[in-house]
Amino acid sequence: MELAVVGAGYVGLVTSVCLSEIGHHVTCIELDKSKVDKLKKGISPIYEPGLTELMMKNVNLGRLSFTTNYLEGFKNKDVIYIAVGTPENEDGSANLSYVDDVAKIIAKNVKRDAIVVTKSTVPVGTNNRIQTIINNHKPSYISIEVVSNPEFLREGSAIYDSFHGDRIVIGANSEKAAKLIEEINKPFNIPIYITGIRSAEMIKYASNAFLATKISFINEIANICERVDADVEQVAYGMGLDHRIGSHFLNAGIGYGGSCFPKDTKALIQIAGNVAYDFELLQGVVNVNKKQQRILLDKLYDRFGNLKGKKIALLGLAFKPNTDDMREAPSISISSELVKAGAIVYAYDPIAIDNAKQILDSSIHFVYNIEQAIGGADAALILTEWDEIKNMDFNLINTMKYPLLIDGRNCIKLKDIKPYQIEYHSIGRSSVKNIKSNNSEVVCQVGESK
Ligand SMILES: NC(=O)C1=CN([C@@H]2O[C@H](COP(=O)(O)OP(=O)(O)OC[C@H]3O[C@@H](n4cnc5c(N)ncnc54)[C@H](O)[C@@H]3O)[C@@H](O)[C@H]2O)C=CC1
Ligand SMILES: O=C(O)[C@H]1O[C@H](OP(=O)(O)OP(=O)(O)OC[C@H]2O[C@@H](n3ccc(=O)[nH]c3=O)[C@H](O)[C@@H]2O)[C@H](O)[C@@H](O)[C@@H]1O
Repeated sequence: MELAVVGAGYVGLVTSVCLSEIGHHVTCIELDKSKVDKLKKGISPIYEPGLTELMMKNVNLGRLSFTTNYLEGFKNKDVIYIAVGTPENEDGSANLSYVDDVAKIIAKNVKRDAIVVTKSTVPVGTNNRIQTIINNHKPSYISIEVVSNPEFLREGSAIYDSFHGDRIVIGANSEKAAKLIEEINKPFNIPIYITGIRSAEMIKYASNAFLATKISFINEIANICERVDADVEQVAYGMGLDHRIGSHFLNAGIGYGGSCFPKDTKALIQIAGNVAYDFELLQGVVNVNKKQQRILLDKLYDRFGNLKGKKIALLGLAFKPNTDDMREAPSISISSELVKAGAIVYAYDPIAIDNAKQILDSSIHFVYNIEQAIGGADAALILTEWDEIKNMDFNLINTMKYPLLIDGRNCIKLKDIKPYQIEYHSIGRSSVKNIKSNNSEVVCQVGESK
């Protein structure tokens, strides 16, 4: 089928590439000329494993192209996807200005009947609003129907998720429109669930809110585990054996970040508030997450009292591994607090370093390997569990001024760290203190560990 996708961000670009991979002809339209220039040269503006290769394959097969021109992009298209951002307003609600703009642009530039599919995450009622905007601006002889098709991919595994997702949700007002979108998606071979438009919009927010709830829940359990000498990994594993609970999204750490959980949880609280419903549980999830992002700082203050002049190494800056995305990454609040406290901050990330430089404090020393980050440091904090970081050579710890490693992602196994001269803390697990004192005695304390 002939498809257009508006927006070449994490969702728009991945959607364009994957829809072309299953045989459709896709034109991806992006406002930002510098992104389109890169894409035309075969360079992806985002880091996403496997994306560039699949993109180039489909460009070379003549199934995928990029433009900044709407008239060209919409020409002869049966379906137009909206994949622009819906960032957070100051009050936590979703900013719909980009979506509204695209609705008007579609109405003014289409030359034939089409289906408009909303991939962007939008509050309940927004697809109706898009339909109204389009109806008010399109020529009367053209017919356009809006369909909701929320996206569930994760950054860092977006291509894999697009081909192995658990479900595709299609919310439509007419059976004809629903069937057309179902037809487009059939080659993905993923279960398709057709619903009403409002339910589809709600499924997206409820899913993200539920996953965020699991994370805040296990983080609180981890905090209690630390106090009662239990091990959160063992607890999460034991909980996850119950299929009603499930083992996913029970990794304790420094809280969720990213472009979606933080904004979508707050937007759902607003959606509830708009109908005079106080979503107390979700507000708790948001509050716990905010507190959890501070937990490594609390551990540092407990250890040093004062951080002035201490050299602190940050290992990993992106909000999760395998992405260059820094949006709402815990590293933002943690580094800012460290700088305020007078610490000398060294930061390393294998991929997100350039994006990090744009947004983190300019006094931070950005370095290009783990060695440079931790050499001479008073403490090192693991903020993102990149493979390179969790598999680091622990002998490097010897180059630190004091061998204090605080793992905010529980990504190092306690048994692997035990043989080293180190003081190691993590989240909801026992600490390892294995430091040679001056008279060469080894102090080794390991609690209930695996
Ligand atoms: N990032 C993710 O992993 C996921 C995001 N979503 C949702 O998908 C939507 C998009 O998110 P991202 O891709 O992360 O955003 P993004 O910010 O990475 O990309 C949005 C792109 O749209 C472009 N754009 C804005 N207005 C435009 C216009 N009028 N014409 C053409 N292009 C325009 C921007 O320049 C930008 O490149 C959001 O609603 C988000 O909540 C849903 C699932 C996963
Ligand atoms: O709407 C969205 O944008 C997307 O949001 C999340 O995807 P994403 O934010 O890319 O990444 P996740 O793997 O979900 O991780 C989000 C955050 O939670 C944290 N997390 C995740 C899992 C866990 O057990 N513990 C935990 O702290 C991660 O470190 C990360 O900071 C959802 O998983 C996707 O289904 C959804 O499409």
